[in-house]
Order: sequence, then C-alpha cells, then structure tokens
Amino acid sequence: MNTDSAPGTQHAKRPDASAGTAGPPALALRGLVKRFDQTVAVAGLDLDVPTGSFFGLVGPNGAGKTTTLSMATGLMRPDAGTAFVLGHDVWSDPVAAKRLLGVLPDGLALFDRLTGAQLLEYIGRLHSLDRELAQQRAAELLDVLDLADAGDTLVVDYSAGMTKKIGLACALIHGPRILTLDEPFESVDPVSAATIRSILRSFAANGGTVVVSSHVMALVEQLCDHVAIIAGGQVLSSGALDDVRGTGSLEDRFVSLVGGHRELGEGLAWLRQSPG
Ligand SMILES: Nc1ncnc2c1ncn2[C@@H]1O[C@H](COP(=O)(O)OP(=O)(O)OP(=O)(O)O)[C@@H](O)[C@H]1O
Repeated sequence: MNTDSAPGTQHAKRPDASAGTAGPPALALRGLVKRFDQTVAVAGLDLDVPTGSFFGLVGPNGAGKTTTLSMATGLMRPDAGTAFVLGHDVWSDPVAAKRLLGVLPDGLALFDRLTGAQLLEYIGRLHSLDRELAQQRAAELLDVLDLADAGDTLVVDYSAGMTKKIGLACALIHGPRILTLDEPFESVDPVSAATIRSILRSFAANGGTVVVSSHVMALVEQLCDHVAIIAGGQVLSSGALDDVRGTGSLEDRFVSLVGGHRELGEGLAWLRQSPG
C-alpha cells in the first residue's frame, strides 16, 4: 500500500500487535518530532516498517533521515512521539527494544583505541555474549567483511570504508532482528559494497528486517522492497517500492515529490574559464 500523506498529518497510535497474524511492525514511528532551536528536523513523522522488509529511507540533504533513525533506535530522545521496535517502546522498554536492534549510525563513534578484534569482542560482551562466543563471532565477522588481516590493527588506523565495515560488524554481533543502517555504503569501495550488500540480503532473506538510508536511488531500487520518501521531516510517500515509484523510476518519483534541481543560469560566472 502506498501511503502518500499530506504534510502536517499526525497520528499517535500504538502499533496493533493483534492485527492479522503478522504481529507488530519491525519499526512503528508515531508522531515523532525533533527541533534544534529554530530548526524543525522531524515534524510529526509516522512510519511503519513491515517485519521482514528491506526498507529504504530516501530524502534530500537535511530531510531528517538521520534524526528519524536516531530517534527510532533510542539514540536521540524525541521532543514528541514514540518509536516501537517489534511492539516495544524504545524509551519505556529500552532493554527489550535495543536487544532486537543492530544500529550503524552516521558518524559512528567507536572505541577506536581497541583493535578490530578487541572492539567486536567488547561489543559482543556488552550484549551479554560469553567470551568464547564473542570471540568466535568476531573472527567470523572479520573474515566475512574482509577485515581478517586488520583484526589486530587499532580501529583508529582504519580507513573510512574499513571503519564503516567494523561498525556494521558491531551492529551484527549480537544477532539482532532489525538492522538500521545510516548511509552504509558511503566511503565503501565497490568490492566491499558488494560484500555488504550480500550480507544484508542474506540477513533479510533469513527473516531479518533491514532499514537503510541512502541518497543513491539506484541502490535503493536494487536492494529494497519497501521505501519511504522523506522531506521536511515528514513522510511524503511510503509503501512497497513498486507502489511508491509507480510506472517511472524512484528518482522520477523523488523529484516529483521533492522538487527538481535549480538551473545554474548566470550564477558562478567567475568559475568560467576565459579562453586562452
Ligand atoms: N545536532 C543538531 N543540531 C542542530 N541541527 C541539527 C542537528 N542534527 C540535525 N540538525 C538539522 O536538522 C535537519 C535534519 O538533519 P538530518 O541530519 O536528520 O537530515 P538528513 O536527511 O539525514 O540529511 P543528510 O542526507 O544531509 O545526511 C537539518 O536541517 C540539520 O541541519
């Protein structure tokens, strides 16, 4: 179902766990609001992410994607509204909600004076894995993400792409049911991107829910079965990918909802090279 919504529409309903047999959505966001001084980053946002979906969050710069994901995963407290993870309120029942979540935030701060292997073991232990299991999963994740050779290197010395991959490994180590990833392919080389894509596809194929934010429409169309277009801190359209994009491309739909780019016209004349 494509749920185009008028800006300003707000609801404050709990996700209905008894509706149908499918249970509550993986993520249910209800009336989320966040302001930073005069800036309204998220303006009464409602969104359901179906369990088992591969969900893409797209929107222009400053649309409120990162702020929304931060509130949805308990990293940032909303000014108003609620976020439910498989029916658990992120703020009133954080332990249950966070156990189900694996989160790769934008601009992730890691304990980067640890080696990759130490960091993963530490994160695993924070999630109550015993030492042996944490070490075993750490080694497997390092291997699958082509970081095995960097397992004994301090994370502070990792490249941007390696840091993204170790962040993904941290999000996966406790075996979450829902992965939320803010720009997971940014700074990642094509080979590593293919590795990440195959991990995410396999996670979703095995019943997990994946939520990614991305600016790359082609990637979202390739990976996701559901999508939401966000602008101005609100959902302009959401639903199954085919319903949202209709007969055109996702980019066409995005541009028609959000607006096209401005022609340069006579601007930046000083950048034009004079011949000779
Ligand atoms: N910590 C903050 N302090 C002040 N303003 C903020 C803060 N975080 C976000 N904003 C503002 O809130 C709005 C939404 O930002 P947000 O980062 O959520 O958008 P986004 O869709 O993730 O953008 P991008 O695609 O550029 O990463 C922007 O106007 C941004 O400047």
